[in-house]
Amino acid sequence: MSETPVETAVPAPSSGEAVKAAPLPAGHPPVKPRRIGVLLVNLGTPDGTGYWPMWRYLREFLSDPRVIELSRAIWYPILYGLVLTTRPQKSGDNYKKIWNREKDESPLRTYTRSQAEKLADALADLPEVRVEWGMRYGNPSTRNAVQRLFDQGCDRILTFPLYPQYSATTTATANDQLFRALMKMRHAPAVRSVPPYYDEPAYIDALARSMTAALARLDFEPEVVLASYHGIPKPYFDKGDPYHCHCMKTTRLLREKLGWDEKRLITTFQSRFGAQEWLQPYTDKTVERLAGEGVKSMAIVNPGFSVDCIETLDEIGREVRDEFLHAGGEKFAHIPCLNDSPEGMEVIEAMVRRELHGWI
Ligand SMILES: C=CC1=C(C)c2cc3[nH]c(cc4nc(cc5[nH]c(cc1n2)c(C)c5CCC(=O)O)C(CCC(=O)O)=C4C)c(C)c3C=C
Ligand SMILES: [Fe+2]
Ligand SMILES: [Fe+2]
Repeated sequence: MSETPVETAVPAPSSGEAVKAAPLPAGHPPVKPRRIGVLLVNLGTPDGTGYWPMWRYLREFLSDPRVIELSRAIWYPILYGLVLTTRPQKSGDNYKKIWNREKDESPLRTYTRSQAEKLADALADLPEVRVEWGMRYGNPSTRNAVQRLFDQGCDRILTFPLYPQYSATTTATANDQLFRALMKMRHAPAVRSVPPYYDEPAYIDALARSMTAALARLDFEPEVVLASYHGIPKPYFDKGDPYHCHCMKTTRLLREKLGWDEKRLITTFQSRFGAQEWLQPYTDKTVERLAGEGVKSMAIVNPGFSVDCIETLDEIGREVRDEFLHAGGEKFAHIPCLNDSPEGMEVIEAMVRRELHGWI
């Protein structure tokens, strides 16, 4: 077998040479142009609000040993016997309240798609780059997204788990899933992963600008703002997950940027699941306590969520709002996530361009 003339057939994009393919030997498998894929990865979301789409989504999510660390012998009877018999209905009813009816999908999917489309536009000056998006759980799957990039000739993939703060329950499992997809491929692309960006000046700056603009649109000035992050079980933190530290640092930097003190911007943790202790202070308990202490106006921002989703729109925007108002609060606002806003896209683009160094 003669040597495969790949380097003459397809010059590396970084070489600056004009792409002029030399003829391949007869019978040689096709050689694609060498491109670079950028893959935006988010958590995932159900395909519908009915019982079975919710069941499939929750089963995949809650079967992940990165998310639930209990032994399978203990967890599976609880998952199949209890959680998956009740939660699909209850969560499905909540998803109905925030569903994007126009597109018949959840906001998380709408925003993630839009982020990918806007990023592709922003990177139009890099013709060798292709952008795709995928989910850790559900659709579009990470595997399909990787395949789409490969089919376009990407032999290098920059994957971007869209979580500012690292957690094994989110970032690590997104990367696991990417490598699971590569395990099935003969010609597996080289991979880089965008690191957590909880203290990146571009991210802190974008959050501060987006918060300032959202607060300026309100007809009141909140006495307190909560920076509410998704929680994780406390034992995960005790065993070394750095998520809590990342969240605390994001809030501190945000406070410094805004020039606020510790009473004005408070870190809390939301979205508990199951009976064990999660990271504290809890968002709901803090809201009740503050209302009990006489706080009448409050806003909540969710710096740990790159896009609005069930946990921000329904849990904060409806449940926690109601709790605050019932406990004596009078004015409440939920500050939108960065989403596909110009500020949000600046962060994504800045991180991607930085991490592409050396490839372009
Ligand atoms: C033990 C269970 C869970 C852990 C640990 C967990 C960590 C975690 N999750 C996010 C971000 C999101 N979670 C979302 C939904 C969601 N999360 C859990 C459970 C755990 N999350 C469940 C069961 C659900 C589904 C909704 C429900 O039934 O209540 C979402 C929203 C998805 C959407 O479709 O809108 C996001 C985003 C982070 C950042 C995190 C740890 C840091
Ligand atoms: Fe979650
Ligand atoms: Fe810490």
